[in-house]
Amino acid sequence: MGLLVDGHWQDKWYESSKDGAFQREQAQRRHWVTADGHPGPSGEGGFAAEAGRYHLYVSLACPWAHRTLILRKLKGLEKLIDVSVVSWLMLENGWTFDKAQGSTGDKLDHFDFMHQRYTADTPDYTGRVTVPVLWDKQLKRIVSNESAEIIRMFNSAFDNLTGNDLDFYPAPLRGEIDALNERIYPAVNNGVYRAGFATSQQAYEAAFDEVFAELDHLEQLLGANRYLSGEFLTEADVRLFTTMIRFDAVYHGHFKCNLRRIADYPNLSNWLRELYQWPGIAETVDFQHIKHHYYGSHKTINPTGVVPKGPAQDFSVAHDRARLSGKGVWRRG
Ligand SMILES: N[C@@H](CCC(=O)N[C@@H](CS)C(=O)NCC(=O)O)C(=O)O
Repeated sequence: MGLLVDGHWQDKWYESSKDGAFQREQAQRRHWVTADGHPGPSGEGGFAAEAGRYHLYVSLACPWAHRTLILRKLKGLEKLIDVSVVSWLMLENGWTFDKAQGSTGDKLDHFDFMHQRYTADTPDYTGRVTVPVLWDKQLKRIVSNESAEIIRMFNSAFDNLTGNDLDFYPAPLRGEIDALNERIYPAVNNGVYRAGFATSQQAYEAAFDEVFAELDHLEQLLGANRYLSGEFLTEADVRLFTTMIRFDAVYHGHFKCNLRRIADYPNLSNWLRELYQWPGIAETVDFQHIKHHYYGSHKTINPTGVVPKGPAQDFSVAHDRARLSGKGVWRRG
């Protein structure tokens, strides 16, 4: 675990604030792939959607990278955008391409370490070396290292090439989706990390309370709505899914979010199974990577690196969500 300073790797654990709270660094590369290369909402233009031009770097353990893998799958982008997977262990060298620990290797340049991808973009890069990363093979630049934006690019930029008209961020539902994301990201997606990486009792308890207050709210919402925003499955569901699927196996124990398991919430657990069983999604879930990454990489939390064998979980059991009216994914046009 470490970061780049002026292009040099330094092995360093996260610095928490004075009150022991974990703070996540803002992603620094924020360009957008668009259908014709015009600039997106941030960054520069020049990144036009083309088959084979972009490469995605992910960890199968990481909930943020997982979002991008799900959108890549559901939007039919697998043939257009290839993927390199990092090793599940993230220790003194940060993310690596160690094939003995589950990595595919760096398919483009055979780098050993993910930080080499960042210095290939910017030789004097300063900051954390995170996944996911969308890399442009043509310009040899990082397009984006912000998953929330990569999934929006995948949702629309390549549609002319794929003919895929599924829309996970439909215009009429955007207000609703944005409001859901604004609640769920701090309290749940990042909330479990704030609980797990807190270095004071007070910071931990504050994060813990927020996690479970929001889960109670979501449990209630999913009692009335088939999906988070109503009848359509959207990016809000995908973003929550990657945290929920890790919760009982990792966040409950390793991050001390143990008031309840997701299995104890009837609506959330049935919703989770419906998403897991959605065609294409189960193939993006890898518990070997998930469990070995968290329990093996965070030596300040689990110094022995011993990985628990449980819990027993079966996400293929039938769900009850058909009792609520649902229309699947919105289609454009
Ligand atoms: N804002 C980023 C956050 C990505 C992120 O924090 N990824 C974690 C893995 S789950 C990471 O690479 N951490 C390495 C580090 O912080 O040094 C996104 O959503 O894409």
